[in-house]
Amino acid sequence: MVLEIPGATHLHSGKVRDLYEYGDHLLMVASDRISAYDFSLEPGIPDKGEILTRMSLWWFEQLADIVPNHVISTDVPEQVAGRALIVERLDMFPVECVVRGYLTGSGLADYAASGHVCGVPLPRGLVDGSRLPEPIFTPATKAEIGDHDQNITFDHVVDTIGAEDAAALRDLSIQVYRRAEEIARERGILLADTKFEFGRRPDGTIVLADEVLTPDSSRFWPADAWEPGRSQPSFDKQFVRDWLTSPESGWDRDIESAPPRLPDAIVEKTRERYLEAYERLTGRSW
Ligand SMILES: CCOC(=O)Cn1cc(-c2ncnc(N)c2C#N)cn1
Repeated sequence: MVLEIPGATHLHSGKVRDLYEYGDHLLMVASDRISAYDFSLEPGIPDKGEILTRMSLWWFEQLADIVPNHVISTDVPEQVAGRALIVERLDMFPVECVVRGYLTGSGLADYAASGHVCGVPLPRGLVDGSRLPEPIFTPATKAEIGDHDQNITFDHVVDTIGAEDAAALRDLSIQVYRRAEEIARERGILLADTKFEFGRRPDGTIVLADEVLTPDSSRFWPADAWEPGRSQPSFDKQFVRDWLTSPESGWDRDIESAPPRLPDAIVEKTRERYLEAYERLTGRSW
């Protein structure tokens, strides 16, 4: 929802976040909206925007020794207190830097069709949820509103931004993923895959931007429920998915109609999952 925020000019809205110009900087606002099956659902999940903003901030702190980030301040307008960040305006690379440690989703589909993901060959016999021998860089181009990102090869990234920057983004993405996956795994959460966005400062420094390592930019799986060979339960969205695909919701996913409003009980259980992910990862109580 585009808010009237003093000093801020709306730039761009995603499914669950909004970006504003804010003086020389940008204001990145996380809403309470939740998205599933490519729909923005109603109602929002209370505190989701704040929980994921705090989670992103915590990850930026954990990663500051290996990559600079775009966060300037949390001193944001009171209408968006706690769920927005003032960030440095960067020259963004037009590449969604996806890293996968496990095979699922569009990666699994590409693998099933070709034995490769984004041109990267994988061993035979992998199934949904298989852990990959090594994390792989599987870039994508930003899709138009409402469309899926398009998986591309590393060579396509080279053609787009040059070999040096393409290698730098790949290496940095994998390094950051490895660090985050280890931290999450120690806390019982499998970071199956994640999407980074990077920008460049005028001095050429590559900076980690956007949100990082939240359940909106990543697949979070509860480690104790991991079982390759079937789809894994989502740490945060499984209650929503199960209800939407149950007879109780009356929703038929195939006719592409908007899903019904979520019942209060599903909203509350989902809020508790976001809180649990935040507290387990950061060790901080809400
Ligand atoms: C509405 C949600 O979509 C986005 O925020 C994607 N996006 C990010 C930028 C960006 N542009 C310059 N500098 C930055 N630091 C950033 C960041 N983050 C533009 N679009």
